[in-house]
Amino acid sequence: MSASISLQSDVSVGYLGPPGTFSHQASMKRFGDSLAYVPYPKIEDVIAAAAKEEITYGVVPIENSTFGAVVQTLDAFVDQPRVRIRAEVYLPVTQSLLSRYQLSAIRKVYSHPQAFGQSRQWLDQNLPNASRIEVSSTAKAAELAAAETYTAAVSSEVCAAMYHLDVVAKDITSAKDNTTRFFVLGQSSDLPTGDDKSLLMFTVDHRLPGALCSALDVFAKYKINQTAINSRPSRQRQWHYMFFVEIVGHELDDNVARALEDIKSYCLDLVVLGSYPRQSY
Ligand SMILES: O=C(O)C(=O)C[C@]1(C(=O)O)C=C[C@@H](O)C=C1
Repeated sequence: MSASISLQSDVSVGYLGPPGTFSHQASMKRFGDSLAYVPYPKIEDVIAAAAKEEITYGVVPIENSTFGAVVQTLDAFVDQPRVRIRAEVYLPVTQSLLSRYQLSAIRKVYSHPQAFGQSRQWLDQNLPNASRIEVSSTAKAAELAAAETYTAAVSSEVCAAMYHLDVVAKDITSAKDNTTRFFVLGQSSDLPTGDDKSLLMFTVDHRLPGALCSALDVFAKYKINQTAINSRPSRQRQWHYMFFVEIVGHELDDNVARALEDIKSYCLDLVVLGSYPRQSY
């Protein structure tokens, strides 16, 4: 994303709230602290707001190195095909157990499903009898844990300070290099930088044998590398899937443009969700 855009004073950035979520931290990492930040209750709301230009940018998690794809984000892309990805941000994610109580007193733990997935082993070993309750974000979990007795949250140390909780156990994440990748969304993508990636979304006609294979073969023909593939139920027809394929290259690069033309003969409803500079992690 061009620096000039992110320095405009009337720029607003939407993220999954309340304040303190990893989405909020990823937004601050990308944009600093001088912009207007707008918390939304759900990831779907951030994506809808970015598609409708209610906000300049939206920041949403797309995948975690330990627990995999963030399915709410993929599903929301199906409902908002006009939103465009402008950039990616990698954030190291350390989950901790936050509470007002000591470990032996904790009966209930709140967190986001992704955070539970990232710290499952520790919870199984150390809090096997506490009930785990999924909520919309790790910051929401901290907010709830601060208001209830014998309760904890799997959340970040940033939220311990914000919601006046103690860090009962630091870094309970199973993988030590746990990292979440986020997308910065807007209404258009930037021009090619020479080192970009693109995310495509499409269905294939599942009655045609090898339809997905033929579609993916097009990338091999144009020597285009694929970096990720995910599928989700299309929610339009039973046993019909939406595929998300990330490739190296910008949609305006010659080889990508030609591949996108060719692939149309094997795909239904092809959407380029955006092209964005490749970041290192
Ligand atoms: O709950 C948060 O703090 C979020 O920003 C959401 C989210 C996610 O959905 O992946 C983001 C990063 C972490 O992987 C855990 C949770």
